[in-house]
Amino acid sequence: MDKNRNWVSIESEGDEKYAKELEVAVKAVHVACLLCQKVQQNLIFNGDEDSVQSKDDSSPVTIADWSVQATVSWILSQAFGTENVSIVAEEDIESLSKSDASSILSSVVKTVNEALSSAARFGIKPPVTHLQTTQVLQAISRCNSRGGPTGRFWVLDPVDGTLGFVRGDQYAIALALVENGEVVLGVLGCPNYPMNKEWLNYQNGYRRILSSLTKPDPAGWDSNGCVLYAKKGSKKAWMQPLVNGDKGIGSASQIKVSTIDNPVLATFCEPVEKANSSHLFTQGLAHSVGLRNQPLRVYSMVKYAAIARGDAEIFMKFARAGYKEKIWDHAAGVVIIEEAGGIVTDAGGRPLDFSKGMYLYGLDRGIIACAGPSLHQKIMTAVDASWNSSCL
Ligand SMILES: Nc1ncnc2c1ncn2[C@@H]1O[C@H](COP(=O)(O)OS(=O)(=O)O)[C@@H](OP(=O)(O)O)[C@H]1O
Ligand SMILES: [Mg+2]
Ligand SMILES: [Mg+2]
Ligand SMILES: [Mg+2]
Repeated sequence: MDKNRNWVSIESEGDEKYAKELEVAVKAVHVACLLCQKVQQNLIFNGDEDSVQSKDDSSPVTIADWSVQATVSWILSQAFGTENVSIVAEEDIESLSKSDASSILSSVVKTVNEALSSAARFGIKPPVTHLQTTQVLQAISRCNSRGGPTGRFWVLDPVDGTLGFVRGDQYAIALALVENGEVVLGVLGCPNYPMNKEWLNYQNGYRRILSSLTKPDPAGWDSNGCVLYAKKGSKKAWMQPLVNGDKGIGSASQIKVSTIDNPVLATFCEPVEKANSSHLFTQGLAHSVGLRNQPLRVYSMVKYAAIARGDAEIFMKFARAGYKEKIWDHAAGVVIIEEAGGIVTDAGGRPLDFSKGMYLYGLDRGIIACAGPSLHQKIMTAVDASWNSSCL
């Protein structure tokens, strides 16, 4: 079979299961990516700092987070009927509904309407009239599912790596479908992660700092992102270019994990922020396993994308004790890596459990994703050997 294929041909593939869900999810993520690119440009080049707010846990949330959540929620509801759509997502409307948030709320409404108006190029029918504020708030707050072991629900991280987003750096849009506790579809939009990794500066952690550009160049950097997706059990994962303008969706090519299994040649990725994962602990693991390359520190689920595309071999995350990993930070990435040929487990070797609600309950110590079993086993052995003295 041809490695490169058009989007349309995916629908006519033998396995029709989840075909419509995948099609709608991929389109929704493309729309969301373009929305985010616009907001990020505005934030970085026009200094629209009011568009960033701080949540109770001091983490940032922006116009883009709320707007993507509303837009994706609206698109899914239109496609499948509101009563059939259940979504677990990161954001809520609590702070957005406060009286002092009226200006940010009106920016969200404007951003959502702009995104939906331009969605026609992906074959998504826009709303007949512009969505009103209450409709946008409803679309966001409809994403109030708590997940669980039975039935079907979508899992959405509207902007993953919001910190990277506000810094003009990497971020991702992550959408997954979970059925009876299993992730069956995953779509990952990476607006600043070019199809060709050579366009990124590895030494600088794959950073793509927009502020280092002198002016926005929609024709240039805009068109460089990618969207990855996979269907559980298909043993295939795909990547499409993110295209701006009126071109719709470009053709998809199959992606596979790296074949490197020698630690000396392998590269591991991890969160940028030490607060999100212990750099000290992974440094020790890297040393004992014999990893020599400097770690690739990159914001967001772009790390999952890097493993699935074969740009790196290992992803490790060891959060501080007591931190509960959220399902939306992992669902889409896990299925994409697995179908691209890789392995994702907790540090005890068990698959991540998406059936326990909003959190990955029962997670053993941390998350280890690898291109192949040999590296995976080596990392798990190293974790066992050093865990008791780790202070984590
Ligand atoms: N304290 C702590 N420990 C562990 N994890 C945390 C913590 N705080 C936040 N988060 C979650 O991390 C998400 C970003 O993860 P990253 O791997 O991209 O981290 S980093 O930004 O590169 O440092 C980030 O996702 P977003 O909120 O979608 O950006 C959070 O869900
Ligand atoms: Mg996240
Ligand atoms: Mg998020
Ligand atoms: Mg967040």
